[in-house]
Amino acid sequence: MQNPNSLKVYKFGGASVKDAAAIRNLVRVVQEQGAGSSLLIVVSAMGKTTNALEEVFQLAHAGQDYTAVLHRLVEFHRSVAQELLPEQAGEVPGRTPQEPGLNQLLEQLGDRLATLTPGDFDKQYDQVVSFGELLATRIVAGALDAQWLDCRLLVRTDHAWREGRVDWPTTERTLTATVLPLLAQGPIVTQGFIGGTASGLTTTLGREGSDYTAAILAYCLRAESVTIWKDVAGLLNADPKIFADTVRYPEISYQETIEMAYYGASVIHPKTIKPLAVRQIPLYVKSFLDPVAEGTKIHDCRHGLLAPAFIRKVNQCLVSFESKDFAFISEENLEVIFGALAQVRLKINLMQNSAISFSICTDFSAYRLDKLLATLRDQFTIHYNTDLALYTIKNYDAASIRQLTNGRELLLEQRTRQTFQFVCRG
Ligand SMILES: Nc1ncnc2c1ncn2[C@@H]1O[C@H](COP(=O)(O)OP(=O)(O)O)[C@@H](O)[C@H]1O
Ligand SMILES: N[C@@H](CC(=O)OP(=O)(O)O)C(=O)O
Repeated sequence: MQNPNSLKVYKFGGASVKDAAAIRNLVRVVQEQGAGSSLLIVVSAMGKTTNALEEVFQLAHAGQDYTAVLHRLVEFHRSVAQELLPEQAGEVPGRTPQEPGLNQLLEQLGDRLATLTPGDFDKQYDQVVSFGELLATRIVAGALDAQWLDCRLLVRTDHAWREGRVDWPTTERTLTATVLPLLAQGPIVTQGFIGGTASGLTTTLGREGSDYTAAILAYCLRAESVTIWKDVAGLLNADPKIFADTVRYPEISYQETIEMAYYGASVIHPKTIKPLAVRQIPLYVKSFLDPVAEGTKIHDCRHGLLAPAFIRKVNQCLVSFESKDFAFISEENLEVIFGALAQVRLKINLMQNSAISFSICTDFSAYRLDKLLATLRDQFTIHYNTDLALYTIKNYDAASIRQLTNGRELLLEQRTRQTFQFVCRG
C-alpha cells in the first residue's frame, strides 16, 4: 500500500546544517526540490555538535568544569538562530504552548548537566547528547516555518542506551496516528538519531544514526522515497576525503549498499537499508551543494559489474586469543570468547582462526577491551595491537588489490569471491 500523500522523507545531516548559511541552503533545497510533495524532514545536530555534547557530558559526569564548552554550544546555537530569525532575537519559540522553544531547550540542557549523578553513564549520555538534534530542529523548523515534532514521542525504543532497539509495532502505530494527519498542513521537521522509551526517557540510536531514523519513519509511513542530502555527489566507490579519483554509482542495489555500509562506508548508517529494502522504498543520495544533479538511486535493481569499492575503517584493534596449554582452539573456547565479546559489546569486523589461536579485528575501545581482558585473561593468552586500519575492497580485481596493498605490511588478510580485506598499521 502506497501512502496516498506520496510522502517523501528528506534527511539533512550535520554538514548540511553546520551554520546559518548552510541552513539557508537547506531552505532553498526544500523549497525547490520538495515543492508539491508531502515532506517529512529529518535533521541531525549542527556540524560537530554531537562531539561537543559528548565532551560536555564526559566532563560533567566526571565532576569537572564543563561551563566553557557548554557556553560555546549555547552561544553558537543562539547566534545561528539570531542570524536566521533576527526578528525573534535569538529565541525560536514553539508553535504550540507544549512545544519547547530554543531557550527552553538550552535551559533544559543546562539543568540536565547540573543534575547528573555518578554511574549510569550510557543512560545519562542519551539524556544529554540528544539535545544536539532537538536544538537543530527547532532552528531549522523556524527557518522553514514548518511544523516541529518531538521524535522521542514517535520512535519507541527499548532501554538499550546509546543503541536503542526500535519497537516497530508501537512506532508504526504512533507515527501513522500522529504524522499522517499533520502532513496536509505542510512540511514537518523532526530529529534524527533519537527515540524514547515507554517510560519517557530519551534514547539514541548509535552515532550517525539519523540516516536510520529517516528509514524508520519511511518504513512506518510507507513513504514513496527517502533522500539523504550529503556534501558528496552521491554514493561513490570510495570516500573522496581519503581516496583520489572516485566514481559515482548512478544506481546500486540495496544488497551492495548494505555490504558497503557494513564494511564501514560512512556515508550511510548500516542500519538504514534493511527497512527500506523490506518495503521497496528507494533511497536517493544527493548533494545539497548541487541539488539538481542526479546523485545515486539505491533500490532493487540488477546491474553489471560495479567499479571496485574501497573502504577504510580506522582505529582498529587486532586481538588474538591463544589457549594456555597449546590445545587447539575448540568450539567451547569460541563460545566463551563470543560470549565475552557480546557481553562487553565489542563487534567483530573480521575474524580468523589457526590451530591454537583465534584473532579478531574490532573497533578500538580501551574501556571495552579492558573488560574483555579481565573476563578472559585466566583462560587465554591474549595479545593485541592498536592503531590499525581495516581495508576492504568490494568487487576487487588484481589491479585494485595491487593499488591498495602496495608498500603496506599486512597483519592479516582474507578474501572471498567478491571481497578482499586486510588489516595494516595506521
Ligand atoms: N562511498 C562513499 N561515497 C560518498 N561519500 C563517502 C563514502 N564513504 C565515506 N564518505 C564520506 O561520507 C561523508 C558524508 O557523510 P556524513 O559525513 O555522515 O554526512 P552527514 O553527517 O552530513 O549526514 C562524505 O563527506 C564523505 O567524506
Ligand atoms: N548527530 C548524530 C547523528 C547523526 O546521524 O549525525 P550525521 O547525520 O551528521 O552523521 C551524530 O553525530 O552521531
